[in-house]
Amino acid sequence: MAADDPEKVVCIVNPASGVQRRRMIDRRLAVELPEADRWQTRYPGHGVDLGRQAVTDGYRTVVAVGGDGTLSDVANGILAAGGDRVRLGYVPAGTCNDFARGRKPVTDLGDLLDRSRDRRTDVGAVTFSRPDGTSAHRFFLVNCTVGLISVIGLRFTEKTPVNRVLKRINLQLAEAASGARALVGWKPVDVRLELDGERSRHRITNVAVLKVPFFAGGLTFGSVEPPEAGHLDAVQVLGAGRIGVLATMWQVFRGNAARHPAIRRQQVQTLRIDADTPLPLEVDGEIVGYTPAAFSIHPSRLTTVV
Ligand SMILES: Nc1ncnc2c1ncn2[C@@H]1O[C@H](COP(=O)(O)OP(=O)(O)OP(=O)(O)O)[C@@H](O)[C@H]1O
Repeated sequence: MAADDPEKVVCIVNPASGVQRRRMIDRRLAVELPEADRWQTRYPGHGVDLGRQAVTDGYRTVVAVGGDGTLSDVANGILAAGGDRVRLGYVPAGTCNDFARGRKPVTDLGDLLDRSRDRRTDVGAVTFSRPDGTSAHRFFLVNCTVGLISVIGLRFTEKTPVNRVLKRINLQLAEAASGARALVGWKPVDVRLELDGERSRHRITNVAVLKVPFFAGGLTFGSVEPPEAGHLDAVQVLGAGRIGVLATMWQVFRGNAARHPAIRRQQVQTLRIDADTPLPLEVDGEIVGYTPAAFSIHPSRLTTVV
């Protein structure tokens, strides 16, 4: 393809995503998107470097092939390189694929080149602490969590043989097993919150900051609607004893979390969370650092196609 070809396309494929569909995805890319160049990520976070490289090399459409973590890595690379005008395509080939839920992914990957499918997409941003105490910044497209769910996420994303087997058998079973392990020794935590500048203190089980309504492979906090344009959905799960947490988790697993008394939802443009003991922060399915964390939203910052 010529360097400034308007249809110059590259697929960035994470071979470590998902649990079983690798060869099928490779075949589909070769047959349905033969004009696209194909790059593979070689290590965690490599998608960020390749996303940046794709912008530098003049690609107009960059297709992330993998899970939410791969999409997030590639989006971060594109945005870091100032590629706001690049189209970001997504082929859901990961474990959870929550970004694509509620959107109708193309049946023929060639349709990712159809500009009538483009959608201007808000991008979340979070500033947080690295383990060494320095500050870091990341964009997100799916969600962030602080609290019990980030601890469960830590367990769920561990690439252990038991996790792999459980995920192959049933995603919900794997989540339930990770939840049970995380719950052992869990206590509610006191946090300081700032929602659109308004400060409050709460004892919480979890705080989620959602760009899409789904997490952990299609679970919801009772709504399948995304936040309004230019907003984030801040969902607090208030603190409770282990039995109370189990009861809430059970309702979430069953899809019955709407109007649950322990769940509070508010649409915000900014949110800050801090705790005396730093809590792990999960961003788009990966643990990236710790609180304090400050979230904001960049309206219509990217064009995505699914
Ligand atoms: N070659 C690689 N080997 C190991 N890890 C990789 C490699 N390339 C990328 N990664 C990392 O793998 C992580 C998980 O990828 P991804 O999220 O796409 O898959 P998943 O966890 O199966 O899907 P989902 O996030 O939808 O559950 C990402 O954080 C990414 O940085």
